[in-house]
Amino acid sequence: MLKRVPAVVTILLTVVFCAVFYYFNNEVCFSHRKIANVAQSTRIFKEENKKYAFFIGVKKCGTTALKTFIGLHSEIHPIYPDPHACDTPFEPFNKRLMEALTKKKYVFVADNRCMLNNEAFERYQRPSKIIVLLCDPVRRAFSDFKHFMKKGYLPPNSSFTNVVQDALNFLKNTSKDAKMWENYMKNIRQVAPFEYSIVSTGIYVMFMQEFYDRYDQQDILILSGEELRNDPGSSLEKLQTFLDVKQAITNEMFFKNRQTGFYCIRLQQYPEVCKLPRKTNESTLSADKESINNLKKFYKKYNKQLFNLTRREFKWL
Ligand SMILES: Nc1ncnc2c1ncn2[C@@H]1O[C@H](COP(=O)(O)OS(=O)(=O)O)[C@@H](OP(=O)(O)O)[C@H]1O
Repeated sequence: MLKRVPAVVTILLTVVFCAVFYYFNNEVCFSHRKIANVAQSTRIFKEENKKYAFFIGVKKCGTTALKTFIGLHSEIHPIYPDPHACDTPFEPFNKRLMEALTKKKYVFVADNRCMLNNEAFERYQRPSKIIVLLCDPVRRAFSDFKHFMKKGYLPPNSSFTNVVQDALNFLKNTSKDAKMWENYMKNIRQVAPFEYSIVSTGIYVMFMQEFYDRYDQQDILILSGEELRNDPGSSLEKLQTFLDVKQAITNEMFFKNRQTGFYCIRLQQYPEVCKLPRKTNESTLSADKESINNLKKFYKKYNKQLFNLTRREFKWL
């Protein structure tokens, strides 16, 4: 038995050595590399006067349209495809950001999942500006439902009525307990069936409060999805003023596509090309009046809180 002691000690020492080696190579070395990269990006931002803006959505409020329009600006480089900055580890996103910064003065990062995970971009170089696009949460919910159906995230026989009813029951119950509510809002994907986010994403105040706590109010621009849809020239003017770039995308460049009913942009080099995806045919899906009214009632309280927080009224109620 005693003869085996040195062997056991050797094994133990080996395990400890490997654990320490692994820790230093992965954790410590990784975080040193990360600090070095953040330092490098800080230098680029300061010395070369580069900036980046983070566009956090909201999903189904017109994020694709806004990104397409501003992406045509000569001083702005949008990162395509969306980098999923708030879902991916630090390194890949930071690398893409650094590459993008060498191209133009301003980098535009869009990721509407950050709305649900607002702590995530604290990991990166702090964005100079944050852009939020909000829209009527009831219309947004129906648009999101259609999106879930199109992608096959819900069984084919699902109805808006049932999804809304289940989500509202869950949300109303959960909101009775402050801790459970906070937990749900922080872990929307894990805590309940993901389709409940069709309704909960519209509780904008829950997400916006976090941004207002972390960022200077003057660095946050809130745009309206309704304005973007009906008068994109005005939204783009506000955005370019906020980003402090020249007014290159102007009202005269927009035209309504007769087929889709949506605005597109007319460029000198492509006179009649619409830059946006075509509207898909989802006319078989409908939203019943009762669900619409229930959603309106549910959002009323949260919309008021949002208007107080942002000191801005939207005509959604
Ligand atoms: N110019 C223009 N062209 C096309 N679509 C426009 C435009 N302006 C606003 N919208 C509205 O954008 C809605 C889709 O929103 P998103 O792009 O945020 O959706 S997504 O999150 O990328 O899936 C889309 O909603 P649905 O019509 O329900 O699909 C439109 O209402």
